[in-house]
Amino acid sequence: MKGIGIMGGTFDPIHMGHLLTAEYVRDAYGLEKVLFIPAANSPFKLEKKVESAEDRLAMTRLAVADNPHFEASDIEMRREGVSYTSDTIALLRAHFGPDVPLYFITGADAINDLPAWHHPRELLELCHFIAATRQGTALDLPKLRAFFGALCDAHIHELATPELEISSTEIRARIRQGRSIRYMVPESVETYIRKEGLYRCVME
Ligand SMILES: Nc1ncnc2c1ncn2[C@@H]1O[C@H](COP(=O)(O)OP(=O)(O)OP(=O)(O)O)[C@@H](O)[C@H]1O
Ligand SMILES: O=C(O)c1ccc[n+]([C@@H]2O[C@H](COP(=O)([O-])O)[C@@H](O)[C@H]2O)c1
Repeated sequence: MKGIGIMGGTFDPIHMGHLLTAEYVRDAYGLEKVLFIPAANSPFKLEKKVESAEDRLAMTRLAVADNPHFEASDIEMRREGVSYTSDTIALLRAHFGPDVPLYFITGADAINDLPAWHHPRELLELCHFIAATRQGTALDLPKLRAFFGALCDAHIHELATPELEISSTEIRARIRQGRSIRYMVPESVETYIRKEGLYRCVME
């Protein structure tokens, strides 16, 4: 049975690093599709000012529009409160049924913090995690094994992906500085950012 990839993020804005990683994982695991889910209120970024949920979702929709295997989902935007991944995965598990493998895609740096996520054991029982290795990061297997036991090796997988060393933080800074973001985000996303005047003033 083909699996479903889930790429969750603040996507402020979505960039080529997110898209390349998702496509690389989709191909490597033969996934049917990858859902891109912008977080309404990302648990570890609650204090951070971000662009509106509508703008981040609109940019995500534009970014995935030309890939038939990609889909933007507003599943977290339709919920109030903190966007816990365990709640999202429980909803997706109910939607897709018990037999479809779900793969949550994340950077390896983020996955090492998984024990601090909301209901981490229940979450890991419901889905697999693919840790896309980025420069200078590696899975902290002793920590993850100590916390999750056998579930760690069964449900956490590392995949070396090509590294695009760009971040949404850098993109926002470059826009403020009047510098180019060409090739860092899809053209349609850049057009949206310029038209809506996003990231021109300091928010962080
Ligand atoms: N260049 C990249 N290559 C691969 N994965 C990435 C890259 N940048 C972010 N990710 C991963 O994508 C997911 C969503 O990231 P997020 O939307 O927070 O982007 P970000 O660029 O890290 O943002 P910010 O700079 O605002 O913190 C996370 O799992 C993160 O580890
Ligand atoms: O559920 C949690 O406790 C949790 C804690 C930290 C991050 N996440 C999810 O991880 C994804 C990447 O988050 P971020 O903040 O790096 O954009 C996004 O989908 C978040 O909702 C989830």
